[in-house]
Amino acid sequence: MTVAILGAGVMGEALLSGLVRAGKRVDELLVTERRPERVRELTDRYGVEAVDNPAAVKRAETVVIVVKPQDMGSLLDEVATSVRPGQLIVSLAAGITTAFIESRLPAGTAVVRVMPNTPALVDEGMAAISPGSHCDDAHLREAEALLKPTGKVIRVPEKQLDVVTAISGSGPAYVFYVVEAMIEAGVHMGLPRVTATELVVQTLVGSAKLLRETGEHPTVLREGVTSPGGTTAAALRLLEEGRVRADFLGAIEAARDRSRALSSGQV
Ligand SMILES: NC(=O)C1=CN([C@@H]2O[C@H](COP(=O)(O)OP(=O)(O)OC[C@H]3O[C@@H](n4cnc5c(N)ncnc54)[C@H](OP(=O)(O)O)[C@@H]3O)[C@@H](O)[C@H]2O)C=CC1
Ligand SMILES: O=C(O)[C@@H]1CCC=N1
Repeated sequence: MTVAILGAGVMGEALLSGLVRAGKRVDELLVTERRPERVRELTDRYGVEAVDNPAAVKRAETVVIVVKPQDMGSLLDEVATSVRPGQLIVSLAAGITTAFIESRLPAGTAVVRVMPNTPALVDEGMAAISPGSHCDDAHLREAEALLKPTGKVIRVPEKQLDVVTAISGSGPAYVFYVVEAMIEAGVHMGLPRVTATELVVQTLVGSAKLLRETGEHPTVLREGVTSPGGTTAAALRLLEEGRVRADFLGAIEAARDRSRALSSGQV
């Protein structure tokens, strides 16, 4: 069953590489890209065939669209006449609703909207999927099978997807931001950068495993680190005074609002 990935940038390549790692035959994959140098990179790296958008849609059973939300309208217009009954269209674009995609494609086209994230590159992705109005359970299972090799997949109502985008879609960037800040703090206080980086990355991996493997509430785990009158309490006090928790809420609301704005065509 041929899968076409339209727009293989950061997220499209994460999916492509995951499918290849999971043993998907390269002759059952197609990619499309705008720039010839990007096409060469992908064909050299994966041995995958690159074609134009209408050709990819004609030859594939499943079409995965991974262009930026701002490029979605023109791409759908370009491929609409190539879409045929029975095909599944999967969109990974932030903000773009299944209703918008359906309105640009032949009546009755099955569309699944996905919000993935970049840890898919190491098979630890988090993806949430929602059905369009012409999807049945088989379509959702097909989308799940496509994404499962690169991490976890959950089903959510589409009205939750803007918040999902703000939490897990953009989430890795918030985590990397905190990691950067902790490394810089270590360097500021005299640690070699390589030492600070090793300390922070292993602390992050260890804390994530602790959360996942114990299933404990994060508050309980944080209390376990916070000795009475100790170092952690001193640091957390400053974070609370700096309203960092409230800032996270505001930042994630801003991401949700941006996802909503993208759905109404704001560039
Ligand atoms: N990056 C992330 O962490 C996540 C991204 N997403 C979603 O994935 C989508 C892609 O994001 P991302 O990978 O970061 O962006 P990129 O810009 O890296 O990838 C998009 C790619 O599509 C290409 N492209 C644009 N228009 C066309 C076209 N008409 N035909 C073929 N290729 C085209 C772009 O080419 P060019 O460079 O020339 O513009 C680019 O290489 C977005 O909709 C985003 O919302 C979702 C979750 C997480
Ligand atoms: O920043 C963005 O718009 C995309 C969607 C989620 C993560 N990256």
